Amino acid sequence: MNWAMRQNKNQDAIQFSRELVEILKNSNQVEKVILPSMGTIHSVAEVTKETNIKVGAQNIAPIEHGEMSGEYSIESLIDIKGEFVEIGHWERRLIFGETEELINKKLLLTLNNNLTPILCVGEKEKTDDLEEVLSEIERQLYNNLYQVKSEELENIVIAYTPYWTVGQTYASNYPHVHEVVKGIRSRLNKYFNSSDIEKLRIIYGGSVSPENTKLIIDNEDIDGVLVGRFGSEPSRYAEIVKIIESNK
Ligand SMILES: O=C[C@H](O)COP(=O)(O)O
Repeated sequence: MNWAMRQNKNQDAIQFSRELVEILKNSNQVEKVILPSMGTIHSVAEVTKETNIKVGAQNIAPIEHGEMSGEYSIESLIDIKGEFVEIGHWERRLIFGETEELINKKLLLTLNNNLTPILCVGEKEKTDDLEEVLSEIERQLYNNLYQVKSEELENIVIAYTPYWTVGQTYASNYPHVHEVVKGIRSRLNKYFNSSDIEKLRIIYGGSVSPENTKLIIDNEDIDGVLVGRFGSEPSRYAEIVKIIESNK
């Protein structure tokens, strides 16, 4: 669950996390990760430590430490026992101008520190041309996964997050999601071993809600969802987790 920068006060973040821990205390079949707003990440990690909810950062600097004013270091994330790093979200690519090369550096740094990158990729414009969509995603993956070893794929999560579905009322239609996710695995065959590609986790993000989760995840190639605004209540997020649990 990505909070983006919607919930920024520590007390709110603590209350949200406590409620979530309580609601989901018996949920052990689905991996759950909160990506809090960066200013509250420490507080959330305190609440979720030794629970079944994991914490990650929405971004990290491309180097561990040094001259990088205003950035968040992976060292700080490791210090609070964070396990995931979201990399290449559209907001990072478009607002902050992150290049494919920079995204690749962050991804390699994350893997080298034994944390799990959640790499966001996807097409910008809505189109029915599957070939165009997959070519764009292949271009992103080719650059973002540069120098990644085949056996490292099992430590990576790819979030298929088409830009035109982020912050909207509706998610992408589910047949499109399923075709793209299948296509991603197939395109990666050019670069990686098929047995390693099977271990790669691919999730979908973009206006995911309790109402559309079942249709989105009802496919063998998709491993989960990246929840944004529509999981902004603990009970709604828990609903999504339960739908996934009963579907897998
Ligand atoms: O990281 C999540 C994506 O930004 C999707 O957000 P959204 O579900 O609010 O559209």
